[in-house]
This record gives sequence, C-alpha cells and structure tokens, in this order.
Amino acid sequence: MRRRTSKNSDKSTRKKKNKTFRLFNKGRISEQNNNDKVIGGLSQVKLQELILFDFGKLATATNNFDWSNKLGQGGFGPVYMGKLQDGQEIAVKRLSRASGQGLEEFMNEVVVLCKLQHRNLVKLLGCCIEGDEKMLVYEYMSNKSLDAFIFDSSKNKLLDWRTRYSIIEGIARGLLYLHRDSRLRIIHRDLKASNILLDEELNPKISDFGMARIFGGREDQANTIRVVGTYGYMSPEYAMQGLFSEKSDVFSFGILILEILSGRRNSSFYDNEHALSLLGFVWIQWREGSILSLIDPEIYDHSDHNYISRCIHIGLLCVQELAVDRPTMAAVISMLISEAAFRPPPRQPAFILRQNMLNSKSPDENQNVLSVNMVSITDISGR
Ligand SMILES: Nc1ncnc2c1ncn2[C@@H]1O[C@H](COP(=O)(O)OP(=O)(O)OP(=O)(O)O)[C@@H](O)[C@H]1O
Repeated sequence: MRRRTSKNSDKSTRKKKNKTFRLFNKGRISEQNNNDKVIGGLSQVKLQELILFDFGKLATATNNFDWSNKLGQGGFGPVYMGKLQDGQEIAVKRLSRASGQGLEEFMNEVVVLCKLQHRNLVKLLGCCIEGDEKMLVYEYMSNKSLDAFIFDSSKNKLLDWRTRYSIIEGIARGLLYLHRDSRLRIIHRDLKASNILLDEELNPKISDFGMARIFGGREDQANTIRVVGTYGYMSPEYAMQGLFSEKSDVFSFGILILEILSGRRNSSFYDNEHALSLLGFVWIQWREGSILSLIDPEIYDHSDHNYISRCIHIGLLCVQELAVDRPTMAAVISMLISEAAFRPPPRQPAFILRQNMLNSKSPDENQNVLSVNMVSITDISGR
C-alpha cells in the first residue's frame, strides 16, 4: 500500500507536498512555500508524508462526486469512492458546508492520523484544501463498515464466529497501539461499529479520528464540558461528567464486542419484559449461564463455545461501571489470546436498564448520533 502511495505522488502532487500549512487557534489555515508542512496550535507537527491532492484530480477520480460513487454519509459530509489515474482506489470524505463538524475536526483527523501507522488503523493518504473545499483521502476499504455486516440480517451470516473473533482481536490491537504503542498516546473517543472499516480480507481498521484526543506526558485522564461521542457507546463517567481516558475507549470497545457477538445494537436493543439494555440482557444471560442464547446458532460451531464465553467475559469486564475496574487494552489482548490469562469475575455493567442509558444523555444531546464537533485542536506532545 505504501508503494502505491509513493507511486501516486506524481510531479504536481510532489510539488504541492512542499508547502507549509499553518492552523492558527481560531481555525484559520494559510499556506507557505517551504520544505515542510506544519500544523500547529501552540505546538507544531510536521506532516512530511501527507499528499496534498488537487481538487480537480479528486473530482476526476470520483466522476465529479457522482452520487453513484457515494459510499455513505457521516456527520462530516458525504464519502465517495474514487479511482486515481494509476488505478489506486480511494475513499474521499468531502466536508459538507452544513456539517456541524468543521475545520477543527478536519485538522484533528489530519494531525492525528498522519502520525500513525498500524495495520488496524485506516490509512490517510492525503487531503485537499482549496478555497471552501476540504477533503480527506483514505485508502479504500472494499467491505466498508462493520455495522453494515453485523446489523444487517442478509449480510450477518457472512461473518462467522472465527471472523468475528479476528475482527475483535484486530480492533483490540489497533486500540492498544493508540493507547500505548504509538509515539503518541491517543484516546479515540468515538469508537463504534460504523467507525470500523473492513478491507477485502475483512481485516478491521479503526477510522474517524476527528474527535480523538492526544494525551501528553503523564496525562491519563481529561475532562470536557462538551461531551462528544455516540449514544450507546459512551462510558458513564464520560457521558455524565465529561471524563475521558483510555478506560472510556475500553468501555466503547466492550460495547463493540457485545454488539459483534450478538448482532444487536446497544442503542436500539429493547427487552420488553424487563426494560433491559443490551448490557443488562447480556449480564442476565451471563449470570444464568446461558450466553449461547446471545449468539446466532448459524454463525458458530459448538466447539467454539469456550472462545465465545471468553469473549463475552472480556466484553463484560470492559463495560463495568467503574473505570478503575475495566482492564487496559494490553490486558484485554492477553485475555483474548490466552486461555490461561486470569480473568476476574465481571461486576455488574453500567446502564443495565435502558432508561438509565437514555438518562445519561446531557441536555443538548437529543439525537441518536452525537458526533458533532466540539473538540479543539489538540496540542501534540510525544511521550
Ligand atoms: N475508507 C473508506 N473506505 C470505504 N468506505 C468508507 C471509507 N470511509 C468511510 N466509508 C463509508 O462511508 C460511511 C460514512 O463514513 P463516516 O466516517 O463519514 O461516517 P460515520 O462513521 O458513518 O458517522 P459519523 O460521522 O456520525 O461518525 C461509512 O459508514 C462507510 O460505509
């Protein structure tokens, strides 16, 4: 893939690479001719690897942003599939003028993603900033997002249990890289099924870093008065007090595990009899020893029972009410890959009643999806 990227750096793109971008605190961008690209708030980041695409080139690649090339629509704007002249397939996110998410989120995504490289993170190839147009260009993921598989009754069966397990493991490895293994320490803050993209071999890639926050030095927790994230995936301390940390990502990861295994959305699950949330439902099944009733019998073999039980156990550990009780991603991975790794008994999860989950929303969060931009550009400092 890297080879393709450099092949893609034709003359005009290479020329444009040698410009400098400067993002000022108020979100203004200017260009300077220089040998580096720099984005900065108080501190600055060099974006050596990033390609600056011409608007015209992306228009040609997407057939003028034709609707037939549209892959989907997020809070940022529409996403189009495109093909560059050399045949490379790309996905182009075009910032919509009406988007509640704006320039800051755009720059945040660029700043965070261009510093990272891991097989379980989507690769940002470059961006386009021309007049009012702002676009992000990614490698194209032919199987699109995980939610389109697990919540769709016609595609659900395409992901057997083993594939789901390797998707869970891949997401865990991507998240561990963000939290501990990259040069920076990053809290994603919006981990959810639609932000997990699948390549042609169904390898998962974490995407959407518009809300991500980079922690510097010894910082291991931060808080905000403006909570961003998606309903159903936010930890209680984040939804209610604006506190976020690695452990709030761990909570979202736990929700993802339970959604991947059950094929049910946490945000729309409804148990009529006891008004339970998906978490409450899984918790009851776990306590009653009937966890296999959560899994579609067509996607697993009885010989997989121990693995499935282990995954549900880990999912429940991740969604515990108190952040301190939740495992780190390093512990999650060792529990995932080793039967021998100690797994403490899980405590009752947060939000077992659906009503509690609904009440956790802050007053201005009256829509299902809350991925509105309220973040400020992060100052970067390496660890
Ligand atoms: N690199 C990519 N390759 C293939 N498809 C993609 C790619 N990036 C995004 N998509 C498609 O575009 C859709 C919209 O993605 P986007 O990240 O903008 O929004 P979202 O995650 O669905 O929602 P939100 O912005 O509210 O978080 C995705 O669901 C996916 O189907």
